[in-house]
Amino acid sequence: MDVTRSNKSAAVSGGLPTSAAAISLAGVRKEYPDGTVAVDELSLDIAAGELAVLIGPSGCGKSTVLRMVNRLVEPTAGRILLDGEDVTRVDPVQLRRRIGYVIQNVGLFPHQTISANVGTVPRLLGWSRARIKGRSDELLDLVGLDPSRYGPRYPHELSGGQRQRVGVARALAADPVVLLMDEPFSAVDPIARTRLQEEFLRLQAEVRKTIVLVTHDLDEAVRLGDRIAVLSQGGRLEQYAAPPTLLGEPATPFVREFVGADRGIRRLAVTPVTAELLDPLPVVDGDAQLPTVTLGSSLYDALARLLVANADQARVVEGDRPLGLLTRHRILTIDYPADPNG
Ligand SMILES: Nc1ncnc2c1ncn2[C@@H]1O[C@H](COP(=O)(O)OP(=O)(O)OP(=O)(O)O)[C@@H](O)[C@H]1O
Repeated sequence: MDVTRSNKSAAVSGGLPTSAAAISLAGVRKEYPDGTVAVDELSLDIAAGELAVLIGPSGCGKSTVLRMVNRLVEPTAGRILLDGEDVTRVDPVQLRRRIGYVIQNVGLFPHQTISANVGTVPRLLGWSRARIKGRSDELLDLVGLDPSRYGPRYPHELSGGQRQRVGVARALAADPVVLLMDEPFSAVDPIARTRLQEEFLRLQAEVRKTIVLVTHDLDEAVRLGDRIAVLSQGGRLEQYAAPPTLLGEPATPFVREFVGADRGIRRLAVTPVTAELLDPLPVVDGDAQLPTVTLGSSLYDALARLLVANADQARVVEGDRPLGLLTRHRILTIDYPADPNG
């Protein structure tokens, strides 16, 4: 767990030209024809370039929310706006070309090469062959797959994690303004999943899309989300907040139970080492044995360092410059904002 909010917000956009749209859901409700209310009175604002996570128990309407954004499902009431434009007024086919959609197990076309899979939407948009090839190579590179090696292969010749990356590359191909991701990493084993999540954060720092990601996995939500929406049965929004707030100040008993007893550990993972937490260095900084921690890394990583080194304090540095000492005691007694639910 080495990714803190401060790393993420410091990410700079660069490389590919990119575009992103704000999403606004206002009073959205979905009642299926059999009377099931999947989503009720849901209002959420997601800023352009922000990654919002939807999380909650099975059947609480997460996938329905995603599918209403790209009009695979029509809302019964309420409005969904992309950069202020009501999605129900946009032709669904046009709309879906502006919205990337990544699902579990990806759904790559088995009889098409990886390059052809990535080029699906650009082909539909009538791009020239050369432009499609260039874009496909660029995106495969971006998701960490060598285009000359993997481009000519077929999906069954790739690992599950590699296929998942192709799914992300394909969703980004026509530079969509929004990326919808429904449990994109859940089909891969935990180690590959952690690596994919890290790569995905790097990718997002580069492309800065507006992303709505559905997951069951709270650690994934905390690690990836700028903000997390916790939904309960019937698609009711319990809380929508940045991870440290969600973990530190659960707004309802439901959220409190959902984030669980180990939220203290999770909070360490989203709290950076800052200068205020440090004790001064001794005048003679002779103890080169102490473990070193970089300013801005997570308290979780700092504690892990201390435990591995069996040390009570670490030297905190910024670049080469030593700044102070961080003690184990300070990490364990960190003063979070008051929790209204005790
Ligand atoms: N086409 C449909 N007709 C009737 N009910 C449906 C339909 N699609 C989904 N539902 C119901 O709507 C509710 C929300 O389903 P949805 O798939 O959005 O939940 P979810 O939170 O994504 O679930 P999971 O985490 O299990 O994927 C569930 O009760 C589901 O059974």
